[in-house]
Amino acid sequence: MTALKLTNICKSFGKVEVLRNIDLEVVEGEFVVFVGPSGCGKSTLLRVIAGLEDATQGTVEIGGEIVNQVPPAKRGIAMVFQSYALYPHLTVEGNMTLALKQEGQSKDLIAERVAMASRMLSLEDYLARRPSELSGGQRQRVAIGRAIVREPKLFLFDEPLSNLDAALRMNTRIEIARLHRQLHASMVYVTHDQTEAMTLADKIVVLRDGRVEQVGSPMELYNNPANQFVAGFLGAPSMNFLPAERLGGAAGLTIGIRPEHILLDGAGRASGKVTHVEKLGGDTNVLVDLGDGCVVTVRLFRQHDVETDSVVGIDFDEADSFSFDSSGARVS
Ligand SMILES: Nc1ncnc2c1ncn2[C@@H]1O[C@H](COP(=O)(O)OP(=O)(O)OP(=O)(O)O)[C@@H](O)[C@H]1O
Repeated sequence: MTALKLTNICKSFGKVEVLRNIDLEVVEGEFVVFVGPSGCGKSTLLRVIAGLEDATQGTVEIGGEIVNQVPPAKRGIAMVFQSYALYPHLTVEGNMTLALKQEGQSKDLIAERVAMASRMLSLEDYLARRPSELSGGQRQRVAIGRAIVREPKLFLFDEPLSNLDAALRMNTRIEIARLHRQLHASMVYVTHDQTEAMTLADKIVVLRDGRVEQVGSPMELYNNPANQFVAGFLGAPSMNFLPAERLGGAAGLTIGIRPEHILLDGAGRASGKVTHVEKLGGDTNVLVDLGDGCVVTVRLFRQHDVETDSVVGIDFDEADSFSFDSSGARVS
């Protein structure tokens, strides 16, 4: 069944068009991630789904019902924000139960849901604390718990991990993935972090300037990007782009090759000078200047003792490369 259907969603603020003709379907139980550069309209689209912004055009359907005229509280959604948005004067339990109390739910149901959510999120020992007595990660878990107890038709997450440090971000990311498996819930998640998109999503929606560039599973988008923008957006370090002429190809085309697909010390299609070496422990990133402003990043999945300023050859398998025309469209 369809959990969410967007048809021809457009949104303008005054004369500025922020969302243009967006069509999208989220099936029940699916984890869909919106990614794209800052200002591309991810949060606005999420807010339109939540009912916090009205679409200028188009329809929003949740669980088979058109909800354009339905206020946010009645849409069957629960939203988790980057800023947690907890009530500071309420305890963890108070924050988690408030919406259920306002809905007039029974004491037994409320106790059962809080027990379930706090167990899932390891919050049992913190129920009597106030948000100011919690760490950032714990506060975000409370915000997620507050969403879970409502058993919404659709969870909406707006960059929920951005305020956490790197280690906590990874732990909480894994926790969100586990919750999704346990709850079989439909989730829409906004991030500009491509690692979150790749690891959490069943389906990624890549947005640019208010339009959908491509929709697909993480590996579909990674292995088969529709255009240069998507190819460059997913993958870390990002794909290298070189004028095809530089490698003996046709003028006007751009060759795309991922850092992990370039071989160093190959007899080489090209050679260049190593300008920087990043030793990451197990892996090594090497920047090679091929001249004429072409610098490629090479990702080696091992330790490597290549030296800055040394001259190296680079090579790659043609089957691992992409080519794009001058408009950025994929040619091969
Ligand atoms: N209330 C508003 N009034 C006018 N313009 C707005 C309003 N809200 C958002 N915008 C504009 O709409 C565009 C999209 O904003 P939005 O916050 O949706 O982008 P985003 O992709 O979520 O960006 P980020 O990753 O930086 O949060 C931006 O150019 C922004 O300036």
